[in-house]
Amino acid sequence: MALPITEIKIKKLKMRLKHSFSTSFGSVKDKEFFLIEARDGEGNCGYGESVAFEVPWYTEETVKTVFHMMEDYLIPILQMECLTHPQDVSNIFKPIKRNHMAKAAIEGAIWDLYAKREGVSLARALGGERKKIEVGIAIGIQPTINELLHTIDQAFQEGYKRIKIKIKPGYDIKVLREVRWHFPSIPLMVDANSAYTLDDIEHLKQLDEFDLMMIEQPLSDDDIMDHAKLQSVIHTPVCLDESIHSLEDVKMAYELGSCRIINIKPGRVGGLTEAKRIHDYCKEKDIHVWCGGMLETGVGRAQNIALASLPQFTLPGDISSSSRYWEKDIIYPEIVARNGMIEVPDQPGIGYQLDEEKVDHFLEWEKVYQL
Ligand SMILES: O=C(O)CCC(=O)C1=CC=C[C@@H](O)C1C(=O)O
Ligand SMILES: [Mg+2]
Repeated sequence: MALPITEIKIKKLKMRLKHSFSTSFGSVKDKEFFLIEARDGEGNCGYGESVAFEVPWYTEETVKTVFHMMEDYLIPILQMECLTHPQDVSNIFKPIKRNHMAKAAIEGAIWDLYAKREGVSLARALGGERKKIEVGIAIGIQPTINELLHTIDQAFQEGYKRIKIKIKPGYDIKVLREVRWHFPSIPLMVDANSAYTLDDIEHLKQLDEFDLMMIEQPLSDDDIMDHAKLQSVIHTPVCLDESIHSLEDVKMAYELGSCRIINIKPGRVGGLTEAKRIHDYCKEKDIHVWCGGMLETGVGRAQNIALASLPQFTLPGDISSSSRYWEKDIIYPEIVARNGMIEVPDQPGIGYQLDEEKVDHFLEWEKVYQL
């Protein structure tokens, strides 16, 4: 059966985070992104969200490159091709190299449209099984240890299932010692966003004393080899984030023993179809996976919730409540984590409605493309 898309609309939004989010490579205060609408001419509309930041410090993509790719290459491909299933999207976009966040933004809207047309939840369309997912919280680098301890305490009181803190050289062992002294048994992990090199091996071995669930992306974003060397000498499981752009990267990491855990972000791997392929491979190889976050609004988060309902997402994802980052989210109902769990909606598609008033409030401009 055909999947007729008659129109793609790109809406450029800018929203201020409640608090700026700091990592080893910089801070984000305002989130600029594209909300993508895919329509079928029968009254159905699917929504997607782009996750690239303004500056290319997480991957090479930026807000501007995402728009350039969507307008100049990806939408023209959609105008020429007929789809039968959202899984076709990654194939027809293949001639365009990388630019995964641009592809994922459009593909996400098409997956949502497809699920709505089928009258099933996005989770179900993807093969999800869970009714509720476990979620954790990511805490950026804080100005003082006391602020970090306070934020952890608050997150723990709110019931989040695990705490992730960002580390970098000079903000690691001492900080972890304090955290473990105050919270000896919380499920804890760290994310280095590539802040270390193999020269730090002896230093990183000290992480083993803190009983961490994992260390995320300790070494270079374009490395898979050195992570294998590191994983062979530390007990703490290594999790790869920035190094993984495709199923092929995961296969290499598995063969080399570069990590024991994979963080799957649809935006980083080119969309939900590739995310699902990675999930399926990890299930077969018994590699634990979890769903990362990119400071998304409710649309991106709703897609992440659907993805995280797949069976191999055995670890809590970075999918906190809407209120964690936003005064007011652009969806309703807002996403709420209760006791560290989020319910997976069973309404068609992403299962949340767009709050058009909020969207208009944050809208900078919009552009429509007929297909
Ligand atoms: O969206 C969330 O809650 C997770 C935030 C988070 O940890 C990250 C967001 C954006 C870029 C990175 O710093 C990052 C990560 O590396 O996982
Ligand atoms: Mg990360």
